[in-house]
Amino acid sequence: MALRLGCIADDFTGATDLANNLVRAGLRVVQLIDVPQDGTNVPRDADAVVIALKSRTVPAAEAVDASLRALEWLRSAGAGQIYFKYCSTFDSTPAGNIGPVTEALMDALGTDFTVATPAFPDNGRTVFKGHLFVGDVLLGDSGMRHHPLTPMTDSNLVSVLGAQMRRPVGLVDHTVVAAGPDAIAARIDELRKAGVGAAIVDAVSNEDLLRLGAAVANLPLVTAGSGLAIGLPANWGVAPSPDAARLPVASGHAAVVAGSVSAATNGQVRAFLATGRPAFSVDPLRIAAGEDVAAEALAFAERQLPEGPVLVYSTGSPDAVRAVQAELGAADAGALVEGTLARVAQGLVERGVRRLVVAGGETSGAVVQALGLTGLRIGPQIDPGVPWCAAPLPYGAGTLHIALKSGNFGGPDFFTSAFTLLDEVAA
Ligand SMILES: Nc1ncnc2c1ncn2[C@@H]1O[C@H](COP(=O)(O)OP(=O)(O)OP(=O)(O)O)[C@@H](O)[C@H]1O
Ligand SMILES: O=C(O)[C@@H](O)C(=O)CO
Repeated sequence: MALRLGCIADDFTGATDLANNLVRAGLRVVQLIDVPQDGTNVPRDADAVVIALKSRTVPAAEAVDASLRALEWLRSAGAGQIYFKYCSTFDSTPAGNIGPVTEALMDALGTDFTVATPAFPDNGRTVFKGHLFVGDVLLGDSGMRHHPLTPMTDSNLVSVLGAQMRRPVGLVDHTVVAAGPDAIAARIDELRKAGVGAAIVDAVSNEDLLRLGAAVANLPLVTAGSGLAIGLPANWGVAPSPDAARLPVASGHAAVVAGSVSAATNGQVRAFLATGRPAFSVDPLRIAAGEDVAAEALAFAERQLPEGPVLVYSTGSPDAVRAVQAELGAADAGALVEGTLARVAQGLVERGVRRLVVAGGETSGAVVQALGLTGLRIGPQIDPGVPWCAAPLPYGAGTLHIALKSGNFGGPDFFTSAFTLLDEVAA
């Protein structure tokens, strides 16, 4: 089969989230870290390639440039349709990067229309009348209003995306989506004729996403969270398959590195601490004061690793994070913590960790780059949106099993249940 789908994800956890949904829907997926060097060949049997970028919070011009390079590579690999994946909580600022990247991809593809929906009902993200809900509350009332890099305070996605795009933004609302693919296609035609460039699409259930998937079969570009992925494979006659998620058996020490400060990660850290397992807290102010916090964390972990999973975390409450940001600035605090946690992850792998959970999209980007991983094989799902993956380590250091957990994904006991699942699938 030719390469059906070429995907550009704006962060690393989002990329594995998308790849996970595509794999579960039956596609054979290759996930690449960053735009590959010239000469990298896509395996002949891949149906989809997901390129993971770290472009969500960089300046818009850099995000556009990286996305266009990814697009060029995917098109030269023969991709039929392009999928731009962003966060299910639409993480962005008025300066971007969802709007500018969408428009740059539209221009490069020569298309005048695309859809936008972050809906991911399996994880409680639904869009109704253009408004995004996170669980039972509107986006602007959710924990996302405290996000350290992309605080989201407006739940109306038509206005959020409208502020980021030159082209007008419209809406395909739930009454149209409920009426099925033909009605959605007719509404798209209507919006297109009215000069609308992108439409937010309501979706409150997986059935809505399946209907939308059928309606966008002929669009050169779709933009979405990972949810829409479940609606596309049927366009190529592909059905869900349980076979796609096998990984080699895992071995080696287990660890968790958490740099997410999201509400779910805060709960997962608390649950891990409550088990009495070993955990090391990384204090950004001590890093800023020049203390070698990474070395301390590694010395602590080295002693504890033989006993089971060790957690190294910078996770803190919104108040604690605000205090750090007031002192260091949000971007500098983020970069300092990401750099330290990336060094910690490297050191953990050098000390025999081969099963690693990383929490946080930016954090995952920093860790995966520091470890020199170039591609991930997608394995079994731990919780919606988070699969175990396997990656060859550079210099023949064996296979690393790694799970990249989006900040707000996963159940409260994720930091222990992830390892239990790996044991179960090996048994
Ligand atoms: N204690 C802290 N104080 C200030 N900033 C922090 C602290 N801990 C982590 N950070 C920074 O906050 C940012 C968290 O972003 P990250 O993407 O890793 O997590 P997230 O936003 O919860 O996850 P996702 O993007 O998957 O939803 C990172 O840049 C991280 O370095
Ligand atoms: O869509 C999501 O919520 C996640 O895949 C993600 O991108 C968080 O970083």
